[in-house]
Amino acid sequence: MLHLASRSPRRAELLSRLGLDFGLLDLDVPEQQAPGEPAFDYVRRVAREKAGAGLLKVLGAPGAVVLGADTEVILEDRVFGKPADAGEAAAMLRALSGRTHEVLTAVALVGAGREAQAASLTRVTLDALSEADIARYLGSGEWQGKAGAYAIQGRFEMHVARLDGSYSGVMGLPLRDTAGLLRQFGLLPA
Ligand SMILES: Cc1cn([C@H]2C[C@H](O)[C@@H](COP(=O)(O)OP(=O)(O)OP(=O)(O)O)O2)c(=O)[nH]c1=O
Repeated sequence: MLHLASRSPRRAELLSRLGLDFGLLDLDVPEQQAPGEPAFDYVRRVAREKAGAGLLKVLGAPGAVVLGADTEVILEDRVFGKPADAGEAAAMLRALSGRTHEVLTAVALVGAGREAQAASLTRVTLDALSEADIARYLGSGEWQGKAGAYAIQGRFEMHVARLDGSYSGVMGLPLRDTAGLLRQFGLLPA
């Protein structure tokens, strides 16, 4: 049985598009980048920790497989996770305005004695955002709980000039990479 270790409704919605049955595990894994830890290592580690924590919850169940994922927005050497408040969200949006950043999503699939990982990198270029654009977007509340303080699947897409990579990866679960992992575990036909 497949389980999704995530509180994100987007991840559940995306995973359901692959046509599999799965259960949901509610977990709270701390997300804290270690000093000097490269962004790529950090995102992969957190995805693995989410899946691993989920597996601990279902270890009794034979054949249990758990999927965890983590998404961060990377601007040069800065990593933007979920903003704590509107002030932090505004600062992230100002930094991202008119520039190209990367959205990195790592996915981990773990079962008893088995583990596989994938990572998806998408380059996103934003139009220049005015202070009025930012204020209006903050007022929508859509930034809450989103890495980099925006959700491409909502009204923010009007500011996206270019996307090179995986749209579902930006939303939190890259479907092509996820399907590849599920095939490795025999959960999707090869
Ligand atoms: C950039 C971007 C991020 N996001 C979301 C995806 C993730 O849910 C979130 C990043 O936070 P994550 O820590 O990756 O995930 P989460 O805390 O929401 O869920 P969980 O750990 O329980 O699985 O940002 C969007 O929905 N749209 C976007 O355009």
